[in-house]
Amino acid sequence: MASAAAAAQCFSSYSSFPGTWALRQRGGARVLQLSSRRSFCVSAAADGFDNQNREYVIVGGGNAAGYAARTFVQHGMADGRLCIVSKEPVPPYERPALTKGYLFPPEKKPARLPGFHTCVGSGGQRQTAEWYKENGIEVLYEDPVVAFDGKTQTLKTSSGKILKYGSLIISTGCEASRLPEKIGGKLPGVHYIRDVADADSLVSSLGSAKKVLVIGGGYIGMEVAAAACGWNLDTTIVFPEDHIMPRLFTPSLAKKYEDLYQQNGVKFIKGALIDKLEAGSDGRVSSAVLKDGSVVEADTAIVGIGAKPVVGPFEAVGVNPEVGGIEVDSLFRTSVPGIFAIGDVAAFPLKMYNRIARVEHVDHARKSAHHCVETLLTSQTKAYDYLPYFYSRVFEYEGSSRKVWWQFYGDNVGETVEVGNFDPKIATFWIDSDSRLKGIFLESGNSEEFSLLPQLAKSQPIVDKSKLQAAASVEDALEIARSSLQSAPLF
Ligand SMILES: Cc1cc2nc3c(=O)[nH]c(=O)nc-3n(C[C@H](O)[C@H](O)[C@H](O)COP(=O)(O)OP(=O)(O)OC[C@H]3O[C@@H](n4cnc5c(N)ncnc54)[C@H](O)[C@@H]3O)c2cc1C
Ligand SMILES: NC(=O)c1ccc[n+]([C@@H]2O[C@H](COP(=O)([O-])OP(=O)(O)OC[C@H]3O[C@@H](n4cnc5c(N)ncnc54)[C@H](O)[C@@H]3O)[C@@H](O)[C@H]2O)c1
Ligand SMILES: O=C1O[C@H]([C@@H](O)CO)C(O)=C1O
Repeated sequence: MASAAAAAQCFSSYSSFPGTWALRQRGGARVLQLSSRRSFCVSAAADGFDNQNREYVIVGGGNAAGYAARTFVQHGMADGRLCIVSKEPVPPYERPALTKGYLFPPEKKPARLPGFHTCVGSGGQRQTAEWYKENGIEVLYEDPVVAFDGKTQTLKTSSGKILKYGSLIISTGCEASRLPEKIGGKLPGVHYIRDVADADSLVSSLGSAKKVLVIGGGYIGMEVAAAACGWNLDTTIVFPEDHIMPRLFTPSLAKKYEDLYQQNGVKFIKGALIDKLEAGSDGRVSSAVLKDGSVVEADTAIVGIGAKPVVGPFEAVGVNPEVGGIEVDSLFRTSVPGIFAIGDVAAFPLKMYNRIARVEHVDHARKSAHHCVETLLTSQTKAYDYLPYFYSRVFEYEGSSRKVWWQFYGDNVGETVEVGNFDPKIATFWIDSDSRLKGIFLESGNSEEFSLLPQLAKSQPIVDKSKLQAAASVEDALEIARSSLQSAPLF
């Protein structure tokens, strides 16, 4: 059904926020009271719907927006009511693919859109541009929101559109941290990777690259360095810490992966910072000078030095001073009634660890989107109770000598016990001072083994550390952990 027509027809009583309700009406200019503090102005045009008024507006057309749209559709509340304002030229897609299948070399069947629109990453329907049209969802492409006025409940887009919203969901995600322009951070051949345009630009550089420098030893660094091996490129990775993935991996776990990368020809420069990136005579990056004065030649550089939440232009809604991002409660409500935030940008109560967190991973983007829209559209008041889940997969391309894939659930706090030799399995258990299992990492598990991980991390059973240390194999260690699940009272 077309958006405007649907909006003209479907007005009826509904509840859109716990404890509030509104009378929705046909035609004529109306102000609808959604709660004592929140109103939604409908100044209807001749067809009964003024296109300047949107009932639900999602700002940001990324991973979380795609999953939020699905929940609106599931509740029959999308048609003619939902608008997504996107900076990108395509509908929401599964962003993780950009440093995985997207970077396969041309002969190894790289992933391309429309193949990985949400929600295929979790086994759901592929929501193409047609899907949004068929479901009456208005999507404004390449028109980012540049200004926000909470008093008048309006947004201004870069093309000058003024959009009035009833309820607003902020899902602006993160942006890549950049090296300053004055040290060469914007030179041709220097890449950042956050969206499809970035990935296309990188692919075109990889096509003619010889020497690749990967800056940063986190998720992007590890995934892109592995991808560069698939293109048979001379690859060096440089980062300030003494091992890769410092936010999650133990030094010993990191060493296993570093050895594998080295077997694939990747060179590591640890404990080093970039002083500047220099251009050759063609203006393109040609080398990096490190702080110790040494020089690394490179015709292509990929910078993965972290991400920052995109809070502008919504700072007034309330930014968390510790973790950044828009602060929300356990129902994704900001301090402003009718305004919500989800995904990477949301600073939310991580209930099980009793702290405010931002989680920059896709599982949370998906789940927070669903939880928020359920809150908005139904009388749900159940607090979001998230169990952190991170994963990666590298060397997946056809012909790779060794694929790796790992999952981590929980919190990486306390002492660790590592079991296995990475042949191919390895597991790390994080155990706190009360002997509770807090976090668990597994490489190359099968589906049954991986499905045990969230049960363990959620229940946090008391485990016998010495038994785990003595385990003869990863399988045995998982069995020991599984048996502790049965003997220990669940949280
Ligand atoms: C290359 C890459 C690989 C990743 N791989 C993994 C992985 O393997 N596993 C994992 O768990 N997580 C991974 N992640 C993280 C995961 O993709 C994010 O957690 C997830 O995309 C967050 O969803 P989001 O909707 O909050 O933000 P995003 O998906 O980033 O979407 C935000 C959207 O908002 C848009 N936007 C920003 N400002 C405005 C504005 N003012 N107006 C309109 N639109 C705006 C942006 O352009 C973007 O389209 C990866 C991230 C990247 C960048
Ligand atoms: N599998 C996944 O979950 C996955 C994959 C790719 C990207 N992502 C997401 O994308 C975002 C960006 O990833 P990322 O890898 O850039 O961030 P990250 O935080 O994982 O890693 C950043 C790394 O940059 C390095 N670093 C920091 N400052 C530096 C500097 N000045 N010079 C050189 N190196 C420096 C450090 O080695 C650090 O580990 C994150 O939100 C991440 O969660 C997730
Ligand atoms: O969650 C994910 O979604 C994409 C891809 O599976 C979509 O096809 C990807 O690479 C992930 O890790």
